[in-house]
Amino acid sequence: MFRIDLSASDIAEARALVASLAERYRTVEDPAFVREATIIAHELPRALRAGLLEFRLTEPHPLCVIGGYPIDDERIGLTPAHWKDCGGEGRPTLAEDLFFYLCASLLGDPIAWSTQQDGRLLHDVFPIKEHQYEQLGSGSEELLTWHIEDAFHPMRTDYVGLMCLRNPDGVNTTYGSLEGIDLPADVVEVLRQERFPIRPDRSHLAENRQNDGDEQLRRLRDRSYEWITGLDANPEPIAVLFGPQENPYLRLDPYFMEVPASDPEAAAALDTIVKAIDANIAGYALKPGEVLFLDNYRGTHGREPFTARFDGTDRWLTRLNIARDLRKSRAHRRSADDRTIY
Ligand SMILES: NC(=[NH2+])NCCC[C@H](N)C(=O)O
Ligand SMILES: O=C(O)CCC(=O)C(=O)O
Ligand SMILES: [Fe+2]
Repeated sequence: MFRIDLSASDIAEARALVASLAERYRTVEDPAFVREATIIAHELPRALRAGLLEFRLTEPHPLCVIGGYPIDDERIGLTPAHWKDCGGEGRPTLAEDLFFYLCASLLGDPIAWSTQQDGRLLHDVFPIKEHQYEQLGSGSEELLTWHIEDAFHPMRTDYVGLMCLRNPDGVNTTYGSLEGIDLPADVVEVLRQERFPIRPDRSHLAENRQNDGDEQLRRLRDRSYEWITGLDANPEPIAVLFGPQENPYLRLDPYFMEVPASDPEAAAALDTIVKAIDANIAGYALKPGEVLFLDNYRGTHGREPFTARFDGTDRWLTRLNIARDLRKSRAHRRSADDRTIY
């Protein structure tokens, strides 16, 4: 993987920046911070900025890990029980949230989904008791099968950012890609065609809907949920591979894909790529303070199963979705600078 390890002076610089910001902003969701973040991010240490620039421009690997940011395990408090209890102002993780958001701002602009975690930009990923056996980031007992994040969605993120706040049992995030794999040309040809119906994953379905806020918001969300429910009933066929001839980009979440029996050629091609990626799966256990950026065009990811305790000591990550070009989703956002996709 591509690593950026912060030096002692980088860490001191980053912490001083974050400390001064924590006096001005109470949450990374503050529209003033969201607006300024791109500028403020240029006050991060130069080596960090240079590393992220290289990762973004040269696509050296599907994963980039930034190591060295310190976390005071006591100060961040207990791992919450549900994301609905811990968003917005008053988070004990404000410093970590700010650092993470600034790093993300060097890759693009964070986006929010109206259909996920109450439309927040910063998501929490920890085990939730009712989701123990679900194919959700908040699951635990089941292997979270590898996927391209929000693969079903035409406006899916360019990068998934994960910041580790705690991971006491060293649970692995899994990752896979086509690196070093030579798929037969006829298989690639089929995978580049829109023959692979995909359903939305459960994290976007109305069953996980929470607060609605105002009336306009409610209507817009209704529209999003309607579209997603429709897609769940009537999945749209997508192409699994796209972009460059060599090293093509990926779009798949096999758990939510089923090729109709009427297209055995497509079924066989999907099977071939799934087996190839399966054979190439690796794992990495994030350490507290590490930030992971996954190139959501280049690599798939998932999570190994684990047994949660639900006593405030469980694994806790935060998550950001980052777009390189906000305009791709402009028709689904309320204004040019609004970050929420409906
Ligand atoms: N193969 C899968 N399990 N896909 C769904 C991934 C989980 C989803 N992104 C979430 O936020 O919870
Ligand atoms: O928990 C992890 O390491 C990955 C979680 C994930 O893939 C997700 O939340 O979409
Ligand atoms: Fe994911």
